[in-house]
Amino acid sequence: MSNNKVLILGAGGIGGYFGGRLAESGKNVTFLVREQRQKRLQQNGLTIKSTFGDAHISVNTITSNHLKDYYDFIVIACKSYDLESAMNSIIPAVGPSTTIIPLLNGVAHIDQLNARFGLERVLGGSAKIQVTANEQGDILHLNDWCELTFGEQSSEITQRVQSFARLFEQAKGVKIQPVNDIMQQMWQKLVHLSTAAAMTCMMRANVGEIVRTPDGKKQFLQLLDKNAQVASQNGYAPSYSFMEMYQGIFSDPNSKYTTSMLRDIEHNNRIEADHIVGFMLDKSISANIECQILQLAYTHLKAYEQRLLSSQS
Ligand SMILES: NC(=O)C1=CN([C@@H]2O[C@H](COP(=O)(O)OP(=O)(O)OC[C@H]3O[C@@H](n4cnc5c(N)ncnc54)[C@H](OP(=O)(O)O)[C@@H]3O)[C@@H](O)[C@H]2O)C=CC1
Ligand SMILES: CC(C)(CO)C(=O)C(=O)O
Repeated sequence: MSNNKVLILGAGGIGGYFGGRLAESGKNVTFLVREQRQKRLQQNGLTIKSTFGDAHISVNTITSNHLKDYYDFIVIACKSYDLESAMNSIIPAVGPSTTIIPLLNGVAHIDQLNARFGLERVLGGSAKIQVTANEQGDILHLNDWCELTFGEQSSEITQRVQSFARLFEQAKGVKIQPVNDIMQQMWQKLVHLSTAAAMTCMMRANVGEIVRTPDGKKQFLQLLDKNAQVASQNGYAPSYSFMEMYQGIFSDPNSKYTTSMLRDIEHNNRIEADHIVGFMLDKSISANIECQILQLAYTHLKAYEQRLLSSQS
């Protein structure tokens, strides 16, 4: 059995779920966390509540000031606004043959990681799941999505991609997808998420509630189309089957689908406005694709951030 050492930065929704499932299956996993989270994990362990089976796991944790060994794989599972601090904290753990797998939504972080650690160390990654950490730090898995997609930026299926996939062979509730087109997959996810997040956050409603309004479905499909045009202009035209699937999802009057960005707003948390919707807006402007819904959504999210800031000062 391989004894690859895996470091998971962040024990929130994404890190807690995928790292927890790996630890549950007996793999050599350590969570790189900040002090408060470490205290909680040391006292209470990590709890996952999921349709694929609940788990209560005692996990290894470390804080960045104690890191001294190199790891084979480092999974980055923080929000985009914490990427800089995350990159600083993993430095001692990055050795000559370390592979870094970011699971953040969006795509802009890939360039930041490449610039910092070298393109050859960084895989692309994407998680299709709905998961959240509650006040106690328990990981709540909210539906049955559990896909972890990853691959080389160069598109090869390398040995390290296969080794990372093998690590999850015994993990419960994780569907592993090593791919040879990860940047295409990440852009498609961004088209999906920037549409879903812009609409659910602006309307403070789930997809079905929006679709049941007189113009909701029309606005959803218009935004999906504009975001797809932006991706195409950047060299990542979404596939026909992707568009067909999401046209269906964003037209479903019974859908209860929401986004992690809406959950964050509802809990007065910080959001990834710039990394997701702001990024798409910038790219639409560069490509001369006018999109008022995207502009309005971005202004809405930035206004939420302003209000959050004033409430904290
Ligand atoms: N939740 C979801 O359903 C999905 C989320 N994503 C994406 O995954 C990414 C992570 O999201 P999510 O897991 O929900 O976010 P959470 O806020 O739940 O978790 C992020 C965790 O990162 C930790 N963290 C941040 N900076 C550091 C640092 N320097 N050192 C150690 N730990 C750090 C935070 O620690 P602390 O506890 O100390 O604050 C927090 O626990 C985002 O980009 C999101 O868009 C993608 C698909 C679905
Ligand atoms: C689009 C979705 C739900 C898919 O995992 C997501 O990434 C999010 O809510 O942040």
